[in-house]
Amino acid sequence: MNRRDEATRLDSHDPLRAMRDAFALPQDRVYLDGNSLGALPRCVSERVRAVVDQQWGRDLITSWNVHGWVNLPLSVGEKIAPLIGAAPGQVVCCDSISVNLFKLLATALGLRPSRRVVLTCAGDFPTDAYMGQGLHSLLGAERCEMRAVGVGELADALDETVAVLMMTEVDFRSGRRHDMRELTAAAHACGALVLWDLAHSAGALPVDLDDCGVDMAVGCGYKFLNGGPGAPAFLYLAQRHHNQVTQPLSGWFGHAAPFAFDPDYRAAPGISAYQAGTPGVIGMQALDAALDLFTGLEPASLRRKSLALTGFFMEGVAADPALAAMEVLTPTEEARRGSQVSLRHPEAHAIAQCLIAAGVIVDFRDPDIVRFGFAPLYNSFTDAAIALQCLSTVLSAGAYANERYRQRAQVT
Ligand SMILES: Cc1ncc(COP(=O)(O)O)c(C=O)c1O
Ligand SMILES: Nc1ccccc1C(=O)C[C@H](N)C(=O)O
Repeated sequence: MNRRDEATRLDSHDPLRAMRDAFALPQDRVYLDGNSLGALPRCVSERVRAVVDQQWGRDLITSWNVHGWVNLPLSVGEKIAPLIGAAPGQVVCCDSISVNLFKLLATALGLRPSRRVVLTCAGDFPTDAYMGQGLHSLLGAERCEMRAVGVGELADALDETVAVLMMTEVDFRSGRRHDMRELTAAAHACGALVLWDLAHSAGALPVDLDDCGVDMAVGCGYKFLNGGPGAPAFLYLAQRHHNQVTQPLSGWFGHAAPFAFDPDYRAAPGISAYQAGTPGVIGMQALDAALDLFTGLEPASLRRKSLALTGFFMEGVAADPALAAMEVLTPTEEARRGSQVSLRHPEAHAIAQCLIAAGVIVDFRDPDIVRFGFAPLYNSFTDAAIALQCLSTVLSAGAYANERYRQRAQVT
């Protein structure tokens, strides 16, 4: 059976097949970039229209109460919680990953006052380390020291100076997945806390924060949760760490009584204290609607589909002699990979541009990686087969060598 036929067969047996119709995907493209920006769910367009026209337009400021706007950070947080294995009361939806990291890193240093090191994994998405560097400038080297080491050196680097280990579960470049349970236990064994970045996990694979004993986590709403460009992020803090230190972005939405307009800050109890200012209601409503698509779905079923898609794609790459020059960076071992496949080639940028021009939307990561993101809710095996075919044509024809594929856009 050829790969396209095999894909058709797999699609017909896919238990999540109907979910694709919930998205407004363009007919003439294959979209494999849901690991950067999730596709548009139809229910989000409807919700945003209703929020703008009816809630904002007609009910105006009464909507904060009447339509529950004021509670959105907590109610949307509770909708995200089951997707990341968090019991109620520990997740709030607000701000961006970057801002939330600042709050949590400061909390971690506050919870471990005799330690100052934030240990990170070299090569992780840079904003995580950048936020730590900002905290270091603010607090000084005696209270905050950033230390980045390679994956293989993490175990040795965990010592009694480490306040918190900050790790991304799925690496944005390679798609490699770390062992959350094992690394969390290793950090705890040396008395450190652990903070996981779930940007490439939430909505694509099951996460068991409570069960793994994780202390803190962050993630974004715009990738596999499909909340739209710049959707609000989320933040998890385990119950046992609540009400112990005041997070530094102590805005009025995290105040115990925001509408008392007290001159002094008094933190709200629990996770609510991790809010800062007024939530972006339209974006929050878009994410809230997008999350409804996960209702009733087993996270394990998403994982099965995601692994089947990435596995199918990787087998196709390995079987095609025209793709021999592309190095597969993503681990073949299922437990070790997330929901993307990354291929390395010296001409990766031009290859990605060529694929995009042909209607297969992928992205490029500097200097030499093409990423193929597979979103289990809407990508099909046929998408994977078309991408393989297109990639094969691009490589065998050398079409990417054309000058017009060399121009770099501002956002890649
Ligand atoms: C692992 C990871 N962390 C953080 C971010 C970005 O965070 P923010 O929401 O602050 O833009 C991304 C992607 O943009 C990411 O892949
Ligand atoms: N937030 C963005 C804004 C613009 C363009 C890309 C992003 C991404 O999210 C990139 C993604 N984090 C990545 O894994 O590369």
